[in-house]
Amino acid sequence: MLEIRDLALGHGPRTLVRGLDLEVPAGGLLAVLGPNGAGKSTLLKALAHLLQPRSGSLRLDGEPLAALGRAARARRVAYLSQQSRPVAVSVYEAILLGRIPHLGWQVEETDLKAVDAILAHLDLSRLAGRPCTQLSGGELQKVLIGRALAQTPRLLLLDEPVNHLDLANQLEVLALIRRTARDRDLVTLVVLHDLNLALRFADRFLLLDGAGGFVAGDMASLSPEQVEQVYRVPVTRCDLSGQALFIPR
Ligand SMILES: Nc1ncnc2c1ncn2[C@@H]1O[C@H](COP(=O)(O)OP(=O)(O)OP(=O)(O)O)[C@@H](O)[C@H]1O
Repeated sequence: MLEIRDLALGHGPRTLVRGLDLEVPAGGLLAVLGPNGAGKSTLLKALAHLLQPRSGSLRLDGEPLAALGRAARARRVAYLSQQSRPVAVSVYEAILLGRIPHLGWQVEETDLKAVDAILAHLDLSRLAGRPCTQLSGGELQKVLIGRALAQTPRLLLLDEPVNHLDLANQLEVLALIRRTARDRDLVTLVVLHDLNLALRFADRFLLLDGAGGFVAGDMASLSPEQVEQVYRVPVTRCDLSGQALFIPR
C-alpha cells in the first residue's frame, strides 16, 4: 500500500498539487490523469524521489519513502520516465540491467533466472539477442517494462507507457501491466492521456487539475462533470457492450 498524506507539489511559484491524501492498494492499477502540464510527471518524479515535495509524506507499506537509501529505493521503486530511450545493448542485457540493485560483485544464477522468467512473461524470449536499437516502439516499451520488473519493485511508476504505440500495442502493453500488477501484487501508477484506456484497464484514478486540485476514486465513478471541469471539453459517458467510454460532444 502506498500512502500519500497532505502532499504539496509545485515548481517555482506554481502549485500543482495541494493537500493530496491518497491510499493506493497493491494489486491494482491507478491511472494518473489530467491535462498537459497538470503535474502528472511531477507527481511520479516525487514518488521516485527525483524531486522534493513541498510538504507531505509518502509511505510504502508503512515505511517513509524518504527514509530509504539509494540502494533500498532501487530495489523497491521502479520508475519508467516519459523520455526512456533505447540503449545499445541486447534485450537480454537491457533487462539484466534492472538486476543491478540486487547484484553483489557478480551476476548470480538467480539473476539470470529472473531475466529468463521476465523474457517469458513478456513474450520477449525470441528477441533476447536483438539490440534494443533494432526494436519497434512496442517491443522497446515491453523491454523497458521488463527492466523495471527485473528490479522486483513494490512500487511501479510508469509515465505514459503507451505513448507512441499503435492501438494493438497499447492494448497489449496495458493488459500486460495490469496482469503484472495483479500477479506480482505491485502498487502501480500509470500516467495516461487516453481516458478510454484508463476506463478499460485501471481500477482507480487520480485526476489532477493543475491548479492544486484533484479528484480521486474508483474508475467506475469518474463522471462526465469531473472530466469536463478539468479538461474543459464536454463529454458523454456511455456504455458499449459493457465497456464504459467517454465521447467528446
Ligand atoms: N523542473 C521544472 N521547473 C519548472 N517548471 C517545471 C519543471 N518541470 C515541470 N515544470 C512545469 O510544471 C508543470 C507540470 O509539469 P508536468 O511535466 O508534471 O506535467 P504533466 O501533467 O506530466 O504534463 P504532460 O501531460 O504534458 O506530460 C508544467 O507547466 C511544466 O512546464
